[in-house]
Amino acid sequence: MDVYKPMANHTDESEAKQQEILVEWLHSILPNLSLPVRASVEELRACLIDGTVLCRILRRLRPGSFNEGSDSDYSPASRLENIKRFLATMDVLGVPKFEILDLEKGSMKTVIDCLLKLRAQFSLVGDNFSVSSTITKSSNPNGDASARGVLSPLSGDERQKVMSESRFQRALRSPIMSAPSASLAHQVRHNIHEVFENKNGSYADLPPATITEMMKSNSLDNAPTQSLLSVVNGILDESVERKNGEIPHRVACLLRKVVQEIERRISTQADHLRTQNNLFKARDKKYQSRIKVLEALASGPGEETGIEKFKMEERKKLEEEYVVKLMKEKDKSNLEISTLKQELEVAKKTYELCCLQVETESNSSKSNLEKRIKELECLLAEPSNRVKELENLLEESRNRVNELENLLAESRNRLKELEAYELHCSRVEKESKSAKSDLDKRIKELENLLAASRNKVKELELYSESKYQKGSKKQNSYKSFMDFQFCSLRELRLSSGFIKQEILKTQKIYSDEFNHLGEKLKALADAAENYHEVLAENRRLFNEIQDLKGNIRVCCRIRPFMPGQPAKRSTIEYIGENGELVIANPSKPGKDGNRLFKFNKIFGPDATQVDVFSDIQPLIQSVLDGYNVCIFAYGQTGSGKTYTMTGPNGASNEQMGVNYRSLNDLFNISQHRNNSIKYQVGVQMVEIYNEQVRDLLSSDGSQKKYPFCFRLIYLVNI
Ligand SMILES: Nc1ncnc2c1ncn2[C@@H]1O[C@H](COP(=O)(O)OP(=O)(O)OP(=O)(O)O)[C@@H](O)[C@H]1O
Repeated sequence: MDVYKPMANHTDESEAKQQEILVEWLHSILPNLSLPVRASVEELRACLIDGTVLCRILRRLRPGSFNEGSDSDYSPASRLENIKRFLATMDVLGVPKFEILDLEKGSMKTVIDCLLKLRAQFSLVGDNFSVSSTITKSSNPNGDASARGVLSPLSGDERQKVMSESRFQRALRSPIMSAPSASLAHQVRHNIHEVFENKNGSYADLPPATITEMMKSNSLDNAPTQSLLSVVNGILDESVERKNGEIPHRVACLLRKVVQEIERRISTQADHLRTQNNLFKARDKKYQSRIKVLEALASGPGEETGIEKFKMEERKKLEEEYVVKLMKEKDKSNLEISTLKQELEVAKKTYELCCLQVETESNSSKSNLEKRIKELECLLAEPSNRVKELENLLEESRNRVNELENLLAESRNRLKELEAYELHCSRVEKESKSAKSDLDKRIKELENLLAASRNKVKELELYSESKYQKGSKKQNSYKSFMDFQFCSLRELRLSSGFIKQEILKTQKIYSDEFNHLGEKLKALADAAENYHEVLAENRRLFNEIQDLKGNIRVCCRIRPFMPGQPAKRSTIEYIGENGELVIANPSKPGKDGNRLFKFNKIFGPDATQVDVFSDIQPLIQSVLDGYNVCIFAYGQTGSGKTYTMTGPNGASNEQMGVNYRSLNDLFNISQHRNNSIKYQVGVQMVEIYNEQVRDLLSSDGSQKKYPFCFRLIYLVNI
């Protein structure tokens, strides 16, 4: 859907109004134009861009022009051609034109202005257009025939007017635009237009039928005088342009008829002017008689007022002015008549001159033609021998031509060979030059190498001399060294003989000593055989000693007072060396108050962990000899059982208890005996509670009874 928009970037309403006027005008002159009534700028651009609408405008304004091409031809070349043609016409008309780029993508203002100017030069009257009074003069002075002096009988304003009109009509190529009546004008325009629009061809090329028809018809009667003059000018222009000046007979007849028509018109116009002049004279007489009457009335005895007098005077003045005006018009018309007569005379003279020229030229051309015809007849009358000779000559010349062609081909081949040879020579020269330059370079390189090798030879000679000197020196030193070596070799031979003797001696000594050692080893082997027996005897004796000490031993360890406990409250009265311990009971007086206890060993409050374990340690060796040993502590709470067996929390090596020390001894002795006996160490943890021994490591929780050990040591803690 098209929406009407004012011109882009133009808020001025007058520009939009101009656009509207232009579109309206385009619709009025081109009824089938496919452009919205309120078209936008882009729509207007799209309508005009192909140039066909512009050509249609010109065709409408000046029918018959732009016959070439068609509206359906939208190729870019024809578009450009159409626009260029339109712009050229604008140039001729003196209408300010626009740039092609403005129409394609620029501002449409210049395009609209141009078309509105064109519109201003034309006003639409029915089916025809008339030139407005504001027509500008053509900017193409070359297109004016009168400017070249062919038709220049007029002078002054009249001539200027005629010239401008003639230019404009030439530009439009439609000199009958100002034809008065509709149908007649159409007919006249059609006939004359065909003649006048034939600029692309020539007047001389008009078909005779058309010219005779025009001469017979009354088309010339209805054509404007100016158009007829333009025809004459065009024909004369063309004859001048053609230079040879040949005017066909039919065109000359047409020209004559045109001139006759002009003469007729001029005579009728002169008659008309005469009648007008008579009319003016009659009117003048009439007015003068009236004036006389009025004057008589004015000089009469009647009582008239001053106002009437004034009116009469005014009327008189007006009538006088009118008379002066009429007189001027009369003079003007007389002038016109005289100028027209002059024009006619000039036209007659030019026509006579043309006719004379045509006659002379036709006579000369006729004589030329006759001469040529005679020559041709003479030529035709020559015998056929000459033809044969000519044929023979032709054959010979052909043969010669063939020979020459062959020679030419051979020479070309030779030339090619020579060119190839030249090329080869140039190549060889180039190669020889390059080879020569290479050889020069190589010679220079070899010379350099030779100089370098000579230097090297000198250096080598010097080096060999120094080497020779060094070698002689070394030879001398080697000789002295060899002498020294021979001397030392002799000494070595002597010493080796001595050493051999010494070796023989020592061999004898060694053999003697080996024999002695063998005897000793035999004695040691015998002793080793008895070692195990001795060892077993030692173990037996050791265990017997332990047995003698007692299989069950009860030791007592007395805990020292804890920090903060008063030492006066101790019940220990006496500690004997043989395990005797006297405890005092303060609640019982007398002898009953002291009680004696006997143990295998008593460890006092000052006894250390080492002291306690020193008495137990031999039993550990018995374990490794195959005896069962049991060590446990017994005593009341807080008496020091855990301290004795394990040691205090975070105990140092000094504070470690019996368990740790026993295990240390077990592993140490087993490792010591590792060469002879392999030991396996196992651990059990049991609890004796309510006279029942329970396995604390048992997973099934069952209570097992274990055999009691042979040896039992009670560590009684008190
Ligand atoms: N010979 C000692 N020298 C120094 N302190 C000791 C000695 N004997 C025991 N003690 C200290 O006496 C306290 C009680 O000792 P321990 O716990 O060994 O007694 P216990 O007999 O094991 O007691 P319970 O039957 O209640 O387990 C501990 O603080 C311990 O360090």
